[in-house]
Amino acid sequence: MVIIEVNNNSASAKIALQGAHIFHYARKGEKPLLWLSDISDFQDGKAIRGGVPVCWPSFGMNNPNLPQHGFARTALFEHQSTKEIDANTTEVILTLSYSQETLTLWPYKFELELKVTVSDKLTMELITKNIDDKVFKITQALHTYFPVSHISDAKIKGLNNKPYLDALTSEQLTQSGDVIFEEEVDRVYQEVNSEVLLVDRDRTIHIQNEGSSSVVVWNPWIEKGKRMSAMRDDAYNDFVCIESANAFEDFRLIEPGESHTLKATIY
Ligand SMILES: O=P(O)(O)OC[C@H]1O[C@H](O)[C@H](O)[C@@H](O)[C@@H]1O
Repeated sequence: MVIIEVNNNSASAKIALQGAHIFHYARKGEKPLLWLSDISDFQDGKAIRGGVPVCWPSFGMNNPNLPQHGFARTALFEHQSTKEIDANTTEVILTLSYSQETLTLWPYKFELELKVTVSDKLTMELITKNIDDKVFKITQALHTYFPVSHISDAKIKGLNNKPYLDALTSEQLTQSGDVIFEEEVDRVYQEVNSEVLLVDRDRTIHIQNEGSSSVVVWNPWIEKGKRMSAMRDDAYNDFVCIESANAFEDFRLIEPGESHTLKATIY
């Protein structure tokens, strides 16, 4: 698998061309900000378990005609450029264009770009351009896996009073207080227009999204954790996914010639 490595004065990162998949990011002298399964496959055609899978042009099974989370996370992107903005900042641009294969799965001409900026923050901009002559609909996510010291120590702040879809029961509910983890959690928070914080025992991670009002919070817990591919049975203790999304009712319609940017900044 082809991997791009970034190393500057403020941070390091590793990005696989397959899926434009960032699977490592750490500020100098600090623990990684992304979780990666220690038994993840780095095999062509299989999504890496951890880091930031790019779910596109469908989140989950939002488009039932596509594979779960769409096709981008296992597609081979092209490396357009790596630019040293300054000694602390590196910008990497990866792109994916329509092909005969994608047109068979999803009949639209598109250009997809992931712009990754590695500095004391990790910034990801997922830009969808419609180069077809008909409108298309996307749902998507930057499906970030964050490491936690232990799942029982993790708290998510910034979602209090937000409506959410409980994907396990299909109920529409309202969050009360911080999100904590005592069972399987698979929720699509809506109307999220401000920062979300992952508060752990010894650090707080900030997640800021633009072009998105949905945030997916997921931890598979014990039973689903055992069924997940490419992770250990007890790995659910070690991570939480907080996904910067355009999911379900937060889908985007993109007109011919138009584009949409989903941006997530984490630090
Ligand atoms: O196993 P994957 O296809 O990578 O999906 C992993 C998870 O992604 C999202 O968070 C969904 O909300 C979950 O329902 C799903 O289990």
